[in-house]
Amino acid sequence: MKTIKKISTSKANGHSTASKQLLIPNIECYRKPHALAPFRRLQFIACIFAVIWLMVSIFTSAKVIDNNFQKSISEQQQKANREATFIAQLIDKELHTAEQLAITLSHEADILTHLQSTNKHAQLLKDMAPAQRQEFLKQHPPTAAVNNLFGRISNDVDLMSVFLLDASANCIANSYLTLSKTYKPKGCLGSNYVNRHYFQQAKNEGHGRQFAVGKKIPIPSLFFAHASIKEEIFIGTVVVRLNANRLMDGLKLLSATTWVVDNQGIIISSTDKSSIFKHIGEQFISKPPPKELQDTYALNTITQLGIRPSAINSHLLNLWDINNQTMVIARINTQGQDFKIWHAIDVKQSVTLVKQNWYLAATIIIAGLLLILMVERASDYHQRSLSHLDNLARVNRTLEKASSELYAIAITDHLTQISSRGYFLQRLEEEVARAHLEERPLCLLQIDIDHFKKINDSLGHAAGDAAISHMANLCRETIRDADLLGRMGGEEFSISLIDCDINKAMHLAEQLRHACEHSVLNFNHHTIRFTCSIGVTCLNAKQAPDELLTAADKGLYMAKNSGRNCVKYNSNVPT
Ligand SMILES: Nc1nc2c(ncn2[C@@H]2O[C@H](COP(=O)(O)OP(=O)(O)OP(=O)(O)O)[C@@H](O)[C@H]2O)c(=O)[nH]1
Repeated sequence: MKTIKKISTSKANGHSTASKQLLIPNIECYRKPHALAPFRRLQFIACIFAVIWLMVSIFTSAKVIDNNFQKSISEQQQKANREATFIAQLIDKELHTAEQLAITLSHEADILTHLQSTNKHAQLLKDMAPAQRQEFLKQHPPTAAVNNLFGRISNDVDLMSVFLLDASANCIANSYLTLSKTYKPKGCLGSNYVNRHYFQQAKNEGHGRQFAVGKKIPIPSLFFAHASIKEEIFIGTVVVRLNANRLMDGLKLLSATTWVVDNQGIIISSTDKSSIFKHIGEQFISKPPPKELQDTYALNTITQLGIRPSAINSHLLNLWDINNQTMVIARINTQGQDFKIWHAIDVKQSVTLVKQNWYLAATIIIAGLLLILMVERASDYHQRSLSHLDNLARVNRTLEKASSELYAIAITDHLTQISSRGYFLQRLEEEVARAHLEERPLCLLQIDIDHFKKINDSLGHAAGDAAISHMANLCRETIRDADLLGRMGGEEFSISLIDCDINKAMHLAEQLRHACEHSVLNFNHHTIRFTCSIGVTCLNAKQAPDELLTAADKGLYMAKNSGRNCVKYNSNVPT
């Protein structure tokens, strides 16, 4: 008696053993990345680029903007120096003209005569009151001639006045009396100017020069005195007076302010009339003492012009804030060194340009940062896409594997590892079609274990299962590789024999029945023996698979009815 061991490998079912454990695709890769994903390499590189870009662009911008600003300021400073020099030359020319006039007049014969004749009455004039003196001088014959001369000169040269002082500093002639100008003050005739600085200077040094506000006519003025000398004796002085305000006539330059400042730091003339008599600033020169203020400028107090070093000053730049304007200042001395020209140019345009340049730089810097961000995002997206595609391909492979495993499970009978009923029927359909097409023979065996219920009832369901598996193995060992074996349900099996005629089929069925009858199954110390009944049929022309199955079933029915443990052929002739 042949003992068959229980084997688990399948044969003739046309597929591999299905794994009990399916591969589950890793779905982690589909999940969105965590919001606080760790700093990745690309972001790190982008950050480094951003920091480098920030540092380089800010440093370069600062350097370029500062260089441009310094260049622009230094150009403005040079311009201010040029203009200040030009203004100083013009003013020097004016002063020189006035000075020259005083020198020329001091040698004039009429003037010398008038001085000599008046000096003879020095004691008389000294004892007179100013009004008496004025009356006396008006009557004095040479006075009229000199007055006329002074009047003509004042008109022609556009001076404020010319007057003559005798050796005792009495005014003995002046241009006011004959002036044809609308402005006609009484003049100084008869007044004494002995304590005037310009007079004392002319008496001692031959010529004198002073800025003062006229006592009788309170206009800021420049006085130029020159001594008249006769036989080496000082006999008097000619004084030419210039209106300081007129110095700036026609000198107003665009975006610039000019101040003429005396040695005391007081502005005596300016293109900005409101700044006249202001002090230029104690950071440059100390204020004159109160007495000097009163004597020279007829003032008790004095205000500062208010020049402050600018907040945007640097060691290279010399910028000043004046009346809320940022300016460069040029300072040039006049030839006599007693006046200084301060010329300030507004550099608002350069300052505004710095701001505009910084706006431009900020725009470029931000655009650069955005570009870095865009490149980083684009690269990140590209990398993520690649990794996503990679993951998809991996998951796809896993799914394919899982799917083929599922398919294997679906087509395999779990207990016997042979084809399931569904798969058998599907394959049978294909084989029937092929057999019809190629006109080849095909037979079908329907096998059923006899009295199977008894095994279940006597030894239990597990023994029944073992018997079913045993029967499957017997079938598997009996058929060829090309044949098809399937479990049709319970203890019933089907075998499709390809390219097989009735004789061979009957022979094979008998072989199988015989093997079953003589085989022994050992189960839990029990010896199980059983037989089987087999129905055989062969495919007729144009017969459908279900008709073939019915015919085989009928053969099996015939075998059961014939007492079991036998093979019955159903000729399968259509009824
Ligand atoms: N152990 C087990 N029993 C099964 C399985 N499928 C069906 N059965 C049982 O198989 C028995 C089939 O009995 P029956 O159809 O009466 O046939 P039989 O007892 O073999 O009698 P005959 O076919 O007439 O010789 C039933 O009791 C079912 O419960 C299975 O997979 N395992």
